[in-house]
Amino acid sequence: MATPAPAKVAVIYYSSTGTNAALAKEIANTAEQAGAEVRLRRATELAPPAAIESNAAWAANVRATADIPEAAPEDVEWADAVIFGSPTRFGNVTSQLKQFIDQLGGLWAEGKLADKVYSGFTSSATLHGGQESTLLALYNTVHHFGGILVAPGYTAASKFVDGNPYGTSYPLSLGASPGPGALAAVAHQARRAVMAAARIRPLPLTTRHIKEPAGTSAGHHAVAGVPATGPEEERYGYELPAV
Ligand SMILES: Cc1cc2nc3c(=O)[nH]c(=O)nc-3n(C[C@H](O)[C@H](O)[C@H](O)COP(=O)(O)O)c2cc1C
Repeated sequence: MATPAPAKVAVIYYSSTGTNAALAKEIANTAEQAGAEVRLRRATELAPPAAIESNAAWAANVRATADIPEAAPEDVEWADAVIFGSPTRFGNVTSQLKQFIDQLGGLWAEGKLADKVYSGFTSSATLHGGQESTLLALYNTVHHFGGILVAPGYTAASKFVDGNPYGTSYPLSLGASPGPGALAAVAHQARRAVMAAARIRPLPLTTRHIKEPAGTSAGHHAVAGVPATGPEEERYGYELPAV
């Protein structure tokens, strides 16, 4: 039997002061050790260089991670599993990561974001500072993608240490850098995403263009102002095998 191709994992994160960068690197290293092909990518900075330079920690992180390529939509298209990371800001995903995600509309319209594994991680200043709301806000988007959400749950001992079944989260109140507990939790999340991607990939879930009867999406077209394409409307959808 031919050896299956390795699962492709994209780790796409934003980090101002290095916490999420450290978590992202641990995920990337662990996924690689688990046999995956990995792309570690950072979301583009939106602030002007002067603002970054005026914050020593931010400037140091930008310099330390300058060799990590910026994320591009193609990285998501390429991946079987996408693991997103973002600091918690006001209980939500950072605008920097969201700016990247909002560039994925074209791939979404083609059905190319569906059927991939997605998972997320975050950090915050305080223990109850909104990590779970950040991850749940991130996961709203995964539902729109038609993605397969693989949260860690309490599937390893490390999850009873970081205590967050929604994804790995690290509160800076525990110390400036993620310690062994957070690194173990994030490594478990990486292995779980690789395992899920490897299992899901062979399933015949690939989206294809199919013809649907006229009027099937009339409501959608009316709302979106998109003209119907003819008597049959060509949209992405599934040709599921008989079970
Ligand atoms: C604008 C802003 C909003 C923030 N909002 C929160 C928050 O709601 N809860 C919290 O605990 N920390 C909050 N923080 C702290 C960040 O979560 C913390 O600095 C971040 O996790 C560090 O991640 P990084 O080192 O990867 O940039 C906020 C920070 C900024 C700059």
